[in-house]
Amino acid sequence: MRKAADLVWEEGYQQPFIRELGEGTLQRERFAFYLLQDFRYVNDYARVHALGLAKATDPEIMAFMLKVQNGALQVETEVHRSYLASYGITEEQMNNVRQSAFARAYTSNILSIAYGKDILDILVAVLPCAWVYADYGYRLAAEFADTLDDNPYKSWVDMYKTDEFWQDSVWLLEHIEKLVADASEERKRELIDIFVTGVENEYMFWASAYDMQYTWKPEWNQER
Ligand SMILES: Cc1ncc(CN)c(N)n1
Repeated sequence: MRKAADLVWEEGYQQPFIRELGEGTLQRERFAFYLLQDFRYVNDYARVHALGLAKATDPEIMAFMLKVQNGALQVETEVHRSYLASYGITEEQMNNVRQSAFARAYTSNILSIAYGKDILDILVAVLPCAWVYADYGYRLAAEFADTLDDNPYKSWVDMYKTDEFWQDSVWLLEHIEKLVADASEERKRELIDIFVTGVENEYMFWASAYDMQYTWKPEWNQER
């Protein structure tokens, strides 16, 4: 699965948003755009886990879904709140943000999987969210270790480089591997497609935030 996504995974780490975040040179407006979209995303990400919990029969999977849901709502969004408050953005603005086309594409995709598909599809759909962030978080922390203390985005990197985020990916991988052991080749291909689409969506989420892009063409970008 990881191999199938390798090209976009590596390009994702090299894209301007991530490079400048690591260097600490990313324009605040771009980061705020990203955080506002991501605040909304993380709420829906918690909803996906709630739906996963409702569909799971294995108590271990249920407990994991509950844990991630709580972490998203209570820990992850605290970093968003703290940055956005320091930029003078109110809670009301955070709750009423206009969703970008790219954020909507990603969110709609994982929500439709959560509503319509099996628990295995849901686990695969959330894997890029956990794994890409943990991987980039670790790599950024290592690559920019010498300058991170002076980087305004240090708290963001610190959150995703944690062992806990990494362990969530390990947990997902182990459980997915067990569940796919007897799957047909066709089913495996379906799951790989869900995974690679997720990694592509992660890429576009950052790329569109870097361009502060709400919609496909700038001339369509009217107030709504
Ligand atoms: C778009 C996106 N993907 C993943 C994560 C990490 N939970 C996030 N905060 N935002």
